[in-house]
Amino acid sequence: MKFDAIIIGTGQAGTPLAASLAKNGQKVAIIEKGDFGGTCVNTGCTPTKAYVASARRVFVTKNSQEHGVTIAGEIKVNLRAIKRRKDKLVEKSSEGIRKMLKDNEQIQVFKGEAKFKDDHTVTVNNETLQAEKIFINTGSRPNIPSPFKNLNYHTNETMLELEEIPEHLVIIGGGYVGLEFAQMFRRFGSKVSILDRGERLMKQEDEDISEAIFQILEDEDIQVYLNSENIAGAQSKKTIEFSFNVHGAEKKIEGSHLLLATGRVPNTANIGLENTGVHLDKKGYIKVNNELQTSVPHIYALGDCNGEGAFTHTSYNDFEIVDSNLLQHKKRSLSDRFPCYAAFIDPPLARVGMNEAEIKEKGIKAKLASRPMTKVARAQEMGETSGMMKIYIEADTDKILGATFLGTGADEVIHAIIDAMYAGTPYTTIRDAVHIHPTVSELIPTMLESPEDL
Ligand SMILES: Cc1cc2nc3c(=O)[nH]c(=O)nc-3n(C[C@H](O)[C@H](O)[C@H](O)COP(=O)(O)OP(=O)(O)OC[C@H]3O[C@@H](n4cnc5c(N)ncnc54)[C@H](O)[C@@H]3O)c2cc1C
Ligand SMILES: NC(=O)c1ccc[n+]([C@@H]2O[C@H](COP(=O)([O-])OP(=O)(O)OC[C@H]3O[C@@H](n4cnc5c(N)ncnc54)[C@H](O)[C@@H]3O)[C@@H](O)[C@H]2O)c1
Repeated sequence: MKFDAIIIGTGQAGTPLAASLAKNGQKVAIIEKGDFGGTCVNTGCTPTKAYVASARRVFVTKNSQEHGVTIAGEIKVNLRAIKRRKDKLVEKSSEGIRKMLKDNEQIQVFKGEAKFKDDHTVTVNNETLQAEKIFINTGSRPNIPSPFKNLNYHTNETMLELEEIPEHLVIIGGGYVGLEFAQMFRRFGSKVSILDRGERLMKQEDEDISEAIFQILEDEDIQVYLNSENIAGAQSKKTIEFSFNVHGAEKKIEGSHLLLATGRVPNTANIGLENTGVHLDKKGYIKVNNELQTSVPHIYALGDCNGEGAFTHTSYNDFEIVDSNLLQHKKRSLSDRFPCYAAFIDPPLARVGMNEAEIKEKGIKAKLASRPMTKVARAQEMGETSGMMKIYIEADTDKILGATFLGTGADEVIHAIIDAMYAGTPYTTIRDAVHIHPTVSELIPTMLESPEDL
């Protein structure tokens, strides 16, 4: 069967690309082996943020006395009901994508596992498909380190299927997945322990940010074991006994459930790339240029599988780059993108551009404008003063190099900085802007009044 384009995967790039190619009159084949919508919709952003919202309700309900609100009686958490709410949201999104693809006459949907036969040919089930252009959007999956392979472990996927709250959830990995699940399940009522081999949580952040996150978790009685080495688990019927070393001291803890949150690996190993000229890097990510072309120019790789981003917005931006270059004759490039993300702990962490270590490594002369959340009126009024805001400025140009916000509203407030960076405007533009009182954002102009040498 011949098509103008074959898309493998209905993730955050493949789906909008199929719609756009079809709108431009192309005949498209899209192949999906799992649930429509991929990770974000089914086992990533949508379900976890639904759980984060439920967990926040529990937290607020249990911690409102200082605000003058007392709730009488027992506060019950019903994980089945929380899951039901999440399942509805997931189903609506996934079904919406399935229907949109199926209803489009230009698009033919194949349900099955795609494999490359050569640079122009892909097989799925017993069909052979050919196209001028092929787009890989196969995503990534949880990394399962070998010491844990024989234990009854959970990943983000199976954690979201639980119907009973774990008694003691042990999480290996203190990154995005580990921290979001740790806080939500602690709030649901589990005892939670995090074991990470690193020296600090979220180690891609500034040290003071990692320390503040540690404190936020400790304040909610989440036990964090950093520098955990030689972690081993002994499985019994109902529990797992973990032994590990921290700075030479032997530790033992017993957990009822284990969540592996130890990073992700790209889905590139079993898709027949050995039959093509597509090159992978050492970690198995597909190598791409600034327009997302692989080493075979008519084969593109978008989303988590190219290692250029690991977020829904980066995958969607990959779609935008390919779409604008192929269909709209606008030149967009991967190199135009500023890295940005949030971790949806409470309060959230949000980041754009460079941090202190990256600035120092590049030898850039910089200034830092910062403010603890304890000095933000709105945070005081809300009674949520954990965290800080930091903005880095290039001393010679006044351009904003990056920012990290940890605090109430950070996931929204950061967009003032993201937009200023895309506008390429000096920091003085936001310094001289009038922001609304009382908001967290109003402190951005204030803190930019007095940046200090880094
Ligand atoms: C727990 C968790 C929470 C997250 N939360 C956030 C968040 O809050 N914000 C954020 O920005 N990002 C978040 N992410 C990351 C985000 O989910 C991913 O970066 C995003 O889904 C990008 O996915 P993608 O487009 O690369 O592919 P995916 O969405 O993973 O889709 C790939 C699709 O390809 C299919 N596929 C794979 N191989 C084949 C094959 N051979 N044949 C046919 N089909 C195939 C798969 O079944 C899948 O449907 C989270 C991730 C996790 C795990
Ligand atoms: N809010 C968001 O945007 C969001 C939320 C969840 C996931 N994600 C995406 O999913 C990806 C994966 O997240 P993640 O948290 O799994 O990975 P991560 O890379 O953020 O963190 C993994 C952690 O596990 C630790 N680790 C790895 N192997 C270990 C071992 N054998 N023993 C002990 N510790 C070990 C590492 O030191 C690290 O701290 C992220 O890169 C992110 O792109 C995003």
